[in-house]
Amino acid sequence: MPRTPSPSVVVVGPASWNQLVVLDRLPEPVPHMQFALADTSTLGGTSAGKALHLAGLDVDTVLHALVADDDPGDRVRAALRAGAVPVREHPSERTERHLNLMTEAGERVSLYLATPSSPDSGIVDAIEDAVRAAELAVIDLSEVGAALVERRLRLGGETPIWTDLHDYDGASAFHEPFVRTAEVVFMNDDATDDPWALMQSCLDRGPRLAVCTLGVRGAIALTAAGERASTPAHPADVVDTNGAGDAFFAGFLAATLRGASLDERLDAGARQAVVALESAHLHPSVG
Ligand SMILES: Nc1ncnc2c1ncn2[C@@H]1O[C@H](COP(=O)(O)OP(=O)(O)OP(=O)(O)O)[C@@H](O)[C@H]1O
Ligand SMILES: O=C(O)C[C@@H](O)[C@H](O)C(=O)CO
Repeated sequence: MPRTPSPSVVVVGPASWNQLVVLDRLPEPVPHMQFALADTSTLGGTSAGKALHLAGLDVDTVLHALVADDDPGDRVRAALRAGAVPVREHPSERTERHLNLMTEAGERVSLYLATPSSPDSGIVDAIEDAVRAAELAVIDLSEVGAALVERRLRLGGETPIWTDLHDYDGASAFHEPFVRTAEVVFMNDDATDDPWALMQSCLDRGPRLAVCTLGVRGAIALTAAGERASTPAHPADVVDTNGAGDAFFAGFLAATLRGASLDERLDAGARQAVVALESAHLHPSVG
């Protein structure tokens, strides 16, 4: 039976090559040595994670990312190909690389070893055109994402924008244009004791829906009309927590495109998070 085409989604932001080192505890900031429990190299980057899960859910998705013509770039390309993610690459002098110090409980220190070169205006123009042509755009925190949301604030535009503020503290200047541009904002509760207040402070600046993931405690959502909803986490045999937030985002977005209710969308997010949690990679298709 022919599949109904899903709306076209553009995802803009980081795709990186990451080295993950698993430790029994995060290192104290004093000179010492520690033995690693495990280490591995794999595809990283929050936009790569979202695009992999959206593609896995049959959402018509194109990832726009800055990837260099270097060895990490080749690895990123190969991993995205394995995940069947359509990619529009934009040139960079370096491919993004992170060193992730992890514990088995999912704590993470992320050291940025390389970041992409600054996108020139031609790159921003090309991605802006793609955003305008899409039915929905996910713009992740990144230099190119910041250029896009600043243009959007100045020039306007119709395509609904979703963004992921990660461990937003409610005040960072870098996040501000993302909050003000987005229709839907995601975040986690790493930097707040009051996620409802954090979500409300975002909604006060424009979005119509805020979602906050709470790790093993599940996730909550608040609409601009004041509706509250929540979901527990689904049971998971956790292998690696990287990318759980991206998977949740993709599950929630795919359910939104199907016209699901808010409770169903939260449940779909929690269900999709398990796919990332039970994989050593952002998505099982990569490994
Ligand atoms: N240990 C766990 N067991 C079951 N589900 C979990 C666990 N950790 C996370 N989840 C699920 O994944 C979702 C997202 O997790 P979390 O809030 O940690 O995202 P995040 O901090 O954005 O993650 P990341 O940055 O690693 O992608 C949660 O809402 C929950 O549904
Ligand atoms: O912040 C990091 O270094 C980890 C990310 O690259 C990770 O792969 C990710 O963002 C997935 O959500």
